[in-house]
Amino acid sequence: MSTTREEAPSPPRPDSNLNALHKEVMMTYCFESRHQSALCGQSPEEVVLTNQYIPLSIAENMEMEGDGTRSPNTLEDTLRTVLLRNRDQARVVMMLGPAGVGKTTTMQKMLLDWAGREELEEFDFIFPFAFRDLTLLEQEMSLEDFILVQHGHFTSESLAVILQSPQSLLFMFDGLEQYQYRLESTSHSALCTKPNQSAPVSVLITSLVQGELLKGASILITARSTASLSFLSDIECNHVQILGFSPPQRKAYFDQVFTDPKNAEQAFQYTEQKMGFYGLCGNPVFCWIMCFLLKETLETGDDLPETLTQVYVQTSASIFRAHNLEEGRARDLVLGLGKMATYSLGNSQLLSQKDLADSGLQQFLMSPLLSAFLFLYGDPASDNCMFSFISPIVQEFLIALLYYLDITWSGGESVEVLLGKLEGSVKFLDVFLSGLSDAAQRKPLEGIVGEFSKDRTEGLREWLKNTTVQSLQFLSYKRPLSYYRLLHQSQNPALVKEISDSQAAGLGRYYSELSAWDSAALNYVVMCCGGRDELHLHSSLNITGEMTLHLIPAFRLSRKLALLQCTLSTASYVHLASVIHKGRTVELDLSYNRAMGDSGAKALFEGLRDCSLQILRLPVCGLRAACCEDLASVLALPSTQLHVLDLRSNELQDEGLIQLCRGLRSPHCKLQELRLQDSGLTHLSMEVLSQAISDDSSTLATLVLDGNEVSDLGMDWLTRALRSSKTSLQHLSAFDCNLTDACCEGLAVALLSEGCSLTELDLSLNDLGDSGVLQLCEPLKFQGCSLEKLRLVNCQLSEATFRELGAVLRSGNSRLTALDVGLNKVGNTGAKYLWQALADNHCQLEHLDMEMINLTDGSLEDISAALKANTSLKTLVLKNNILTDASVPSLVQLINDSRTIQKINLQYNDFTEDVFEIFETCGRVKY
Ligand SMILES: Nc1ncnc2c1ncn2[C@@H]1O[C@H](COP(=O)(O)OP(=O)(O)OP(=O)(O)O)[C@@H](O)[C@H]1O
Repeated sequence: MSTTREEAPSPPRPDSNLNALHKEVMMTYCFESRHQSALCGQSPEEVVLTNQYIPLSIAENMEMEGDGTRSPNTLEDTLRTVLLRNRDQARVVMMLGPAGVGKTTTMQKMLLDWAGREELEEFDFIFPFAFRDLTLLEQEMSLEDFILVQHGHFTSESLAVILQSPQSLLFMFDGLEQYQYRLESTSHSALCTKPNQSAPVSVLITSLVQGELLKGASILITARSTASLSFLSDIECNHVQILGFSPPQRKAYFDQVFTDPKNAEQAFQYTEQKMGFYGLCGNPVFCWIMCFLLKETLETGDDLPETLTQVYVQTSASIFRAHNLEEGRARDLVLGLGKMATYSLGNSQLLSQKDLADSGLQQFLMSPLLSAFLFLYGDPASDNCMFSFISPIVQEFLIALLYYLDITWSGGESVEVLLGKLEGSVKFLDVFLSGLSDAAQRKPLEGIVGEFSKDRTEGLREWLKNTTVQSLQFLSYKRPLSYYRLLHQSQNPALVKEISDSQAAGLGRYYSELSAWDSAALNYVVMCCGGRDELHLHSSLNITGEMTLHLIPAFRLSRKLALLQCTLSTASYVHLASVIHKGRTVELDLSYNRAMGDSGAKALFEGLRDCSLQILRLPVCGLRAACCEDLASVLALPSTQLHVLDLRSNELQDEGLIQLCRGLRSPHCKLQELRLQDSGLTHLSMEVLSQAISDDSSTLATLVLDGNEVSDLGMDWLTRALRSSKTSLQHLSAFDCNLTDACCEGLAVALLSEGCSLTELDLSLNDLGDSGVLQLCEPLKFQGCSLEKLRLVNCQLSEATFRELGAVLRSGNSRLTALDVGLNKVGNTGAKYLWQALADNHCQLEHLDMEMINLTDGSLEDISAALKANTSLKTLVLKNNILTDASVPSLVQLINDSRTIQKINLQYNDFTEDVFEIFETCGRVKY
């Protein structure tokens, strides 16, 4: 027996001359031969051959390499990596990206680099195909014949040898959407396995992709979208999404197109600022159009385009001018192109001679003007010549022109019907329709193709006005923005004014994700109305620097700016600071901008150094101690106007508050209200705080410390401040601050001291108990005690305290007008004391809250006596008790009879639906 394994015979090597010949032929291969036009740029072949190719960017969702490093993210590197990875397996790569983003150009570059022996040397043969050409191959054929039809420089014999080494082959297929047959994920039995086996071309391609035919060959396909990729569902396939030019790449492009670097810079900056928000600047063709247009306008000194419509109007007007077509013929051409564009939307991207004739364009077949708008494939004189629009956006522009030039077209349907019909297949049609409704914008074209229908331009304006007003009326928050884009496009300030006059309220509020385009449009609308007093943007999660930049003029005109629950970039805070700096904004509310953090805050505080801001709300903004020093120095500035500062729910901790107190202690500080709920504070910072509020110069009237570990130790410091005649504190809230009865004696003394001007005190959710609150009741019975509102919700109180509180209210000395004692389970017997007090004419209570104190129907008699006699109570809260239907008729009668009660809350008692009718007879009951 032989010990050596029998080796499989290696496939014969193709003749190296053949390889060289193929490369030579490929040096002249071109995916698309076309004329250069202002609307489509240089051909891919020309770009590559003249070394004008600029690397493109891709989406960064490429998988990680085995060692955890990220794949390179330029398109060319990525393609090389995925094509050469794991050479034992079939590699199918989809290159995806919108029209004009550079797919064909990239293929062309790869092919020429390979043929010039620079790249992809691992492949002996690359076979390029354009799907468009394959559409003509209707008959069945073998793979060998399929290649020979397109690449006639091989013989059958030489090709047979080449196909024996699939791993050294790369097939390129460009433009899937131009293939008229669908590629299906066919069952394996229906696929081809041998290069000489005949099948429809679509089956040959699917067999290659599925690895049934020429297993091991590599395949690269380009497509505009993933819409028709179901044939790839069973196989492993790399998707590479092209984004186009990044900002530095487009800068390089502008530098390349303009000979004068100054003009290049000016044109680049102008394009970024005026057109950046349309989302088109990454597209090489759009960059080309802008370069073409700006070159012309910079030379002639004409007006630069402000809108997308102007870009396409001016570019096409320039094309028409260059060809000097008389008006009637120019109009016929545009009408024909518009009709064919509409037909192509609903049918095929690839159009035939018949489609051209049906649209009345036959007369223009030989005109170079036709190829400014259409790609022509093949000999125009032959029946096989095919056409496609140079881009979907040009197609939509032509449809918009048709709408205004032919009112009989498509049954004379309204703009609403037209847009509804084409929804989903157009992106910019409404934009162009709006832009073209403006006489100034359409003027350059009107001079060439004749007048636009007045009925239609006026109809568009009327439609735009009505739909915008409606969207504002019905508070559909997202839609107004889409109409603002159209208003911006129509550049008609009078129209915006009309809308704002009828819908003033809605114009200042926006609840949705904003885009850069929305920001520019919003700014336009606000500026047309001369600004808004209040501007509210809610829930926009990605406000970039660019977006804030667009909004600066509108922001600067607003006295109140509220950007709630948004996420702003650091650059946005810098821009916001510039808005506030020396501006007229008096209130800025950035609540729930969780990502702000100290860095965002520091950038913002720069703007506070010289401004009119009086109210600053920064709750839940991810702030920490690090930003407090800057804030303190702002508070200490002689120019500061700030009197309300809301820093709730930021982890400032004692360290942060101690820093802040440096500002509070400044004689310049004018703060009247400081909100510090849930800030991670303890008693350790209370001494410094207490000193700050006892200062001569302190203006602080409201201090909210809810949810901090103030504890009795901390409260002792605060009561010292309250005793000081210098403090101006009127409202202290210490809800849930871990207080016990131990702090009550000090508080009681403070409440009686001469300097104390406290009118509101909230000690809810602290374990004060009867022993604590009974001590507090003492000062309340004296006339000198200024307290008017007291909240003692959930303080573990019992009947004894209620009895004492009743005595306080009846004493005739108490100034209490509001008392909250809910969630202390005293039942009817405890509540009785307060009902009795209410019946007493010394009691001045206007608000009483006894939520969840276990009140039952048994207290009805007491309630009745109290409400009949009382003449001061305005609001009564009895929700979450155990009252039943039995009490309802009497309660409702009492409220109906009362002259003072404005609202009684009876929610969440034990009522059935049977009594809802009775409740409804009284508008003052909440149930
Ligand atoms: N990398 C590049 N560098 C310079 N110019 C480019 C580049 N890519 C594309 N262009 C320009 O943009 C034009 C359109 O590119 P291309 O035809 O490759 O786009 P595409 O993605 O194949 O579009 P479609 O889906 O319409 O076929 C080219 O003709 C060329 O002028």
